Amino acid sequence: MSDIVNNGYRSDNEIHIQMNGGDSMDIVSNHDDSLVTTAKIDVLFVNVTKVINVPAKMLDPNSKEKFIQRTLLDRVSGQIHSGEIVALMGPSGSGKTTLLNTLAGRALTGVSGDVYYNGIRYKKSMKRKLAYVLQQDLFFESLTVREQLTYTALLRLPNHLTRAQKKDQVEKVIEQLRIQKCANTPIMLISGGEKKRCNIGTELLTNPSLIFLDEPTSGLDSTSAVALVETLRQLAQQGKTIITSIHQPSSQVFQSFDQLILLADGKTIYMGRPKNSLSYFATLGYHAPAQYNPADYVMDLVNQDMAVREELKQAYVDVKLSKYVRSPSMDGKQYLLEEPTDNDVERSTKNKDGAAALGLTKESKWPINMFAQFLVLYSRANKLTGKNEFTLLNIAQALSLAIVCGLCWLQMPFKESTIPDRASFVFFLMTFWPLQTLMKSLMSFPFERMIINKERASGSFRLSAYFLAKSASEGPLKLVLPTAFLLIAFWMANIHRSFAVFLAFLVFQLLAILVAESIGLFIGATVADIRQGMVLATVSLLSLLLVGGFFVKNLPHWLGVWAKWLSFFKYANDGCLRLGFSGGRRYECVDGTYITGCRNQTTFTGRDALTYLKVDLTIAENFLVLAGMFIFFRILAYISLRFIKDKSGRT
Ligand SMILES: Nc1ncnc2c1ncn2[C@@H]1O[C@H](COP(=O)(O)OP(=O)(O)OP(=O)(O)O)[C@@H](O)[C@H]1O
Repeated sequence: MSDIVNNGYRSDNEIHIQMNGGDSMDIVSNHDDSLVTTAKIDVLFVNVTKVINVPAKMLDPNSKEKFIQRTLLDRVSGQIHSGEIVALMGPSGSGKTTLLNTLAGRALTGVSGDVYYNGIRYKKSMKRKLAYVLQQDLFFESLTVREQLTYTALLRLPNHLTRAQKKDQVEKVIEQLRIQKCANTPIMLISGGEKKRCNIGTELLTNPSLIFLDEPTSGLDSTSAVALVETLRQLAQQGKTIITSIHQPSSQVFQSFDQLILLADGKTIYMGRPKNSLSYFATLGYHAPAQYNPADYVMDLVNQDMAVREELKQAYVDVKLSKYVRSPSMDGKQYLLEEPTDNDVERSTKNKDGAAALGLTKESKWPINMFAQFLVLYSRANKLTGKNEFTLLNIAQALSLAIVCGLCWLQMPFKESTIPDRASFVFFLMTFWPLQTLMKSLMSFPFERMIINKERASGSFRLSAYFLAKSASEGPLKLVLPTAFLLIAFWMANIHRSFAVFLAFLVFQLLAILVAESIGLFIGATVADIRQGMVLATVSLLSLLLVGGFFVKNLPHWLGVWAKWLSFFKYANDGCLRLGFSGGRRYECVDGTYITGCRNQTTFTGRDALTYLKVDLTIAENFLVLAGMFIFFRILAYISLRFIKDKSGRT
């Protein structure tokens, strides 16, 4: 038992007892067994093939066809036992990631063949036993390592664990991956190796049994790579099954794998112990020079000319079927691991213990309920927005611009001559913040979306919980700086003497910002390419400004009669103009340039100014339309996020 207490994982015996013994089972169930036991998973895959339809023009610009079929994996078979680390190697584009995805039950379109975990075909309920460490370390980088792990633990560990237990698990993972030193450092400041550990740590929190890693050592120096593989080895020793693609391992790393699957053009060309690979290729007549890193030699071999590659592909099939034996001593088959036979499949599918070890229960689809998801995501979004919004730079920008603005429109007298300046103040206010917010949300959202997709791929939370939390938390925080801005500029410019009007002004400014943010989110969620998004945003924003009648006072009738109603700038602007000229104040006439009545009277009312400025709707109407637009674009953004697939197009 001390073992469990010390490192959080049970020994093999205890797992066995847990599966078969009555009393021990009770003992285990009193504990939080999902975190302390590692269900052992053997993976068996038979004739895994993946064919996709590629737009013909992608392969041959002159093709008359619409699509051409491309085989990314061709009858790949193998067996991986729990506690093993298996390396997938092969030239770039050989299908490593595709195989990894297929074995992990991801991107299954066009896949045929069978994959079994302990004799059971992949089911969604197995998701929580698996972890997938993506090649890219995708995080909200302003969070610290500990924050990142804590939020993930709160989201992904099941409801029945207390907050303290979840935090405990975070500390265990930090210790296990030896990232204590950088635990409180923002992720953007930690090294590549630490980032990779943090990435792996995020996936280890749920104590998965089967871990897939896509090129975990890429970008790491050899010492960090060795250290990382050492960590993987320790995980494997706990009974976890580890499958990793890898590009150019050092000799030491290469030798440390239990199994090597070498692919070329989606076909297996070697499957066996890494240490036997050179002997195998020697039986085919390819001898590695002495002192050569075997991994480099193997990769050089498959990267050689096409003829050699074709020969190696064919040789694997022939050797496997014993059709290729140069001499008894040169029989390559002895170096290959057996591919699973029908008997193996049958044995594994009939093994009830294997299925029981998977511990699949009828758990709910989500680890925690929607409200709990909302609360965690709300807290995370709050923290992120706080960190991203309240930077010294942003605060300095808001305050200095407010002062410049206040100085430019300084203490405008309530006179006829200030009507255009009052209108331009409102215009500036109602365009600057919304434009800035829209561009920011447009730029940041596609990246955020990648992180959310990654988190959701592991079944962490509902999209609706994320979206509600994001909307609820970001709204108020994003409004703090514009409020500070208005607080300074409004009074310096002498827009109105009433505090109530100031507050109403603020509401319009904030609503305009929220509408703009929603449009930014909508474009960001709809358009895959950020450059297209920028073009779309620029065109739509400038069009909305133009048709809003801010620059062209006499729009062609056929255009002006309807298009101006689309412009959210117009509603924000008109609402604020009405507020600015509200109240019973009388303004001083100057020369009647703007107010015709001023040619024969000395004062005029706010209503006269509004007539001159052609303000259409009432304050309440402008408010309602803006609020409606906010809701409309938020819903559109959600729908886009939900239904428009990320077109990164990976297999
Ligand atoms: N959606 C897709 N459309 C067209 N081709 C695709 C698509 N997805 C993957 N491929 C192709 O499938 C092949 C295998 O891709 P995969 O990512 O599995 O290779 P890999 O061995 O992991 O490569 P790398 O080492 O460069 O990451 C590549 O040639 C890739 O271009």
